[in-house]
Amino acid sequence: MSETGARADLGVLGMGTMGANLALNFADNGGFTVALGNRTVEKSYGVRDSNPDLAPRLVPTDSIEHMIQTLKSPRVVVIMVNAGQPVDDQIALVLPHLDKGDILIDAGNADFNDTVRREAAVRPTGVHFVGMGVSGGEEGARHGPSIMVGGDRAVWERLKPLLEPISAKYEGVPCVDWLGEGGAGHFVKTLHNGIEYADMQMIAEVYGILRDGVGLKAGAIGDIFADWNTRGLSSYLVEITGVTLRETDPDTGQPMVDVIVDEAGQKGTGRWSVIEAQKLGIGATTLEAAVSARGVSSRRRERAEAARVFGDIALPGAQFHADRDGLGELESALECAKLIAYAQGYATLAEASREFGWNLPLGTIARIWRAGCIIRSAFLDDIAQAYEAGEVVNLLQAPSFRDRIEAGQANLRRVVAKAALAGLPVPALSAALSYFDDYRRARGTTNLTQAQRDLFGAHTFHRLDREGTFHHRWPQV
Ligand SMILES: NC(=O)C1=CN([C@@H]2O[C@H](COP(=O)(O)OP(=O)(O)OC[C@H]3O[C@@H](n4cnc5c(N)ncnc54)[C@H](OP(=O)(O)O)[C@@H]3O)[C@@H](O)[C@H]2O)C=CC1
Ligand SMILES: O=C(CO)[C@H](O)[C@H](O)COP(=O)(O)O
Repeated sequence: MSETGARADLGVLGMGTMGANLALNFADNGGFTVALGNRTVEKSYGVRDSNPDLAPRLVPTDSIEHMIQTLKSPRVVVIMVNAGQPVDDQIALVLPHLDKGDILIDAGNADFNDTVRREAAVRPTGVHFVGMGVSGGEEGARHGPSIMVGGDRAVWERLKPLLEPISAKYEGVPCVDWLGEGGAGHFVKTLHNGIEYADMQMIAEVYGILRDGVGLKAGAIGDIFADWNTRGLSSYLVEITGVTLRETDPDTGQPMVDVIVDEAGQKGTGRWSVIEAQKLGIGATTLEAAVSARGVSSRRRERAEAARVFGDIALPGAQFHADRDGLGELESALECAKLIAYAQGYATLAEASREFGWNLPLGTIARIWRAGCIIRSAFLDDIAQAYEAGEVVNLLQAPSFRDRIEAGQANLRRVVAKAALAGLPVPALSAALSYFDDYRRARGTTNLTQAQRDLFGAHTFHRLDREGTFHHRWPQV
């Protein structure tokens, strides 16, 4: 119970970065009384004690039983702990104390297959299990995240009054919505992160070109990104690129990025995106390139050895020139590649929607990503409009996108070619270009693949000139 003796409106289980800030957001922007729970119990008291203004609406609890007793019925419990086993453990601890009609939400990142399994396991109890994606990092969780809700639609109607006040707002419209049954919310959040990976990787590749190809210092590159953030590339990720590159390490006086080890962490969402895209037969090649690049980055010692073995073997004299025009070329190339990455992410969402019968509202997804989340950008408004204007086969073919791709593709081509000649790695930018070239080719080359498969495995093929399935008696090899 709160200091005033009132029962709590909901409980948040997990007082890490996201859970603590989400709880404060519920208390602050929602005006809700929130029960706080955590494996390490002291953290719940710490959250209350370090927020005296909100303390009357924050109720630290010492155990699951204590949290349950504190909550109004029907109860709402939000789990916000690390993905995987910790979520299963929390569900196992809380579920026996909940009653029919209570709502149990997993608000962390989750593999949607786990969400589907958990929902099926919880359903017989009459408790409603909801998989819900939350994006926006620490700041977003505290002041307004983008929220992607799955589970039963009727449960969403009950959750709306809790979630709308705490969500980000874009021109006054809450960035939260119900996206589909079952694991739809977590699937969409996963793809949000997959796109985030691709976007970040492309930015890092352009940073690499400017650092290693052009020879600019971090601060100067930060200024370039800050400038780009005023135009078509305007987005949170480009903005923070400028901020991080201009930051100085107080200990050494060097640019902060220059003292950070070049090994990227990853918690799973990028990998899950790529696995699901592959299962659905969608070529999310820029997302794949981004996940792989993080993997390669983590093999730092091996890379150092390879650098010693191979040295600088770029073509002699090949340099990446980027004068004023060259910078414009890079800006345009990054914008074009980013459009392709988003198109791949959306193609994965569209296919999942068909496969799982979700009827995902693709325009709404773009709308709730316009504020609060990590990939928020002006450009998402264009995606929302493209979906609202009519049926979209693939974003690359939507009229507004087609024009932008046509305008940028030559620059992307030049940047990828120059980077390749200069020995600068651009896995995501080149993946974007190759995908585009593959996608726009009416007559591809897998006719040869089919012939080979038929030769060695009698896998059969279709013919251009007649209907049916055929096997050819190829010469013995
Ligand atoms: N950080 C971010 O920017 C974002 C994170 N997320 C997702 O939100 C979730 C939480 O992330 P975040 O707050 O950053 O993580 P933190 O590492 O800051 O906090 C982890 C929380 O999980 C609890 N926990 C970990 N393992 C267990 C366990 N085995 N049993 C019980 N509790 C456990 C911790 O408890 P204790 O204090 O006792 O260790 C702590 O409360 C994750 O799914 C993450 O992917 C989603 C969007 C953005
Ligand atoms: O969900 C998020 C942002 O949207 C989290 O910040 C997540 O941790 C990012 O993924 P990773 O840690 O794998 O880079």
